[in-house]
Amino acid sequence: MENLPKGTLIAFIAVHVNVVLKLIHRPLVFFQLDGRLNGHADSREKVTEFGFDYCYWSVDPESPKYASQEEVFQDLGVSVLAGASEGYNVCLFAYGQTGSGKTYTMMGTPDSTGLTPRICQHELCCPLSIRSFLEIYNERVRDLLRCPEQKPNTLRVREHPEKGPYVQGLLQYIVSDYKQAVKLLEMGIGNRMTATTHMHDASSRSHAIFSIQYTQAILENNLPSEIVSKINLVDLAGSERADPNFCRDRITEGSNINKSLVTLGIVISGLAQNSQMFSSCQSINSMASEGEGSTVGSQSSSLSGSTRRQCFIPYRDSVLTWLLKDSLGGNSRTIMIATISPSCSSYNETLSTLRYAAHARNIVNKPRVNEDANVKLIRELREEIDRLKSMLLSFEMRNSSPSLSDDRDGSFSDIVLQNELKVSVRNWGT
Ligand SMILES: Nc1ncnc2c1ncn2[C@@H]1O[C@H](COP(=O)(O)OP(=O)(O)OP(=O)(O)O)[C@@H](O)[C@H]1O
Repeated sequence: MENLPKGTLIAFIAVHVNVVLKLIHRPLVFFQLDGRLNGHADSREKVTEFGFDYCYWSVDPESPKYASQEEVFQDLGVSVLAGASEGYNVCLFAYGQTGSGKTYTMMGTPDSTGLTPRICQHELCCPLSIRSFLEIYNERVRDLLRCPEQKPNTLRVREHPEKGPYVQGLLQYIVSDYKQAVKLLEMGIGNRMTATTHMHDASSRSHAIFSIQYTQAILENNLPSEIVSKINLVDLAGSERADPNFCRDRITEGSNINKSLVTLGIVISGLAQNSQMFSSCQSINSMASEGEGSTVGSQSSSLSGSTRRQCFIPYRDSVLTWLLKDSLGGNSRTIMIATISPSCSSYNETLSTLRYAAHARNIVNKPRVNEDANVKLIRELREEIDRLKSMLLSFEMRNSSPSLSDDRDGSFSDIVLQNELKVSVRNWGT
């Protein structure tokens, strides 16, 4: 890799964590492992390959391979908006070393806007969209849309049994146009904690989460319904080794940032391990089910035993992972953008970011459309009625003699009638 001066940076790599958004193409990043890493005295070179969903190079605007903010938006931002319009929760987060371009990618500069303002500009035609903007600084949650003097300035994280973790008392603004959205974004960015580190003059010392919640009114099976989806846009703080020359504040910040990023790493590794275990069990199970009956039984039972030994995911060990619980391994389509520097001096950090991202790529999330519970039940009951009706019909056709099928037909008809009754009761209730 070229030896570029610090600060001239930046290449960034997008990694789709979620299998649902899986590969369109698979660009590779080649990384040279030299003697420093392996501890070899000689300079024999090894090359390690990392495969990601997208790979962008934005070091030199004159270069033919230069990736602009618009290109990144077209690939990633558009899929975020598409997911939200279908009713999924979507999370996009930037991870990487201090000064490697996380804030540039997520927020951008006045001349070159990043993903978050572009997403706000192109957002869904939806009458009701709600914004909130928070930061996690020293393991405490602060509302970035509240005046810094306004109390309380530290908020509590709580967990709802169905909706999951949330921040109590976080301000939520209803926004109707792009101007209002950008005003909120600018206010939040202005309130965010930054400080000078040896890598970067205005380093973000906190993790920032900008959320957009959409509520779409739809008509399903002639019933009015609502789909709620949430977009979380996360700009993580950069990792920074504790430098004894820093003042105590910087050291405390650094250790809290590292604590949450280490927990994020543990969570990602655990989820990746569980996802791999699950997919290998599934493939062995499907192979087994194609084989002989007796072998199937024994293999399946031993495999279901191994799925039970999934590792515990310590989401609550840091505020960051607790709040991102759904985005990591839960009900969300998640995209991770790993930002790296092409500078030789960032060699170790770059390798560790690439490894981190490669782990994250193995996670399998379980996104689902957030539809209205009543409408969902009615849809399921109607599907059940249709299924039972077709079974009834096929029984009638197969059994010409009514005496043979009377009993079973009777029970099917009863279930069909019961379900139709439930649907009408639900219809009256909505
Ligand atoms: N692709 C790029 N093109 C031009 N300038 C860039 C690019 N990426 C980053 N920069 C500039 O490099 C500097 C550092 O980038 P940025 O603030 O995004 O880093 P960061 O990873 O968010 O750092 P930290 O974790 O310390 O907050 C900024 O001045 C930013 O505008």
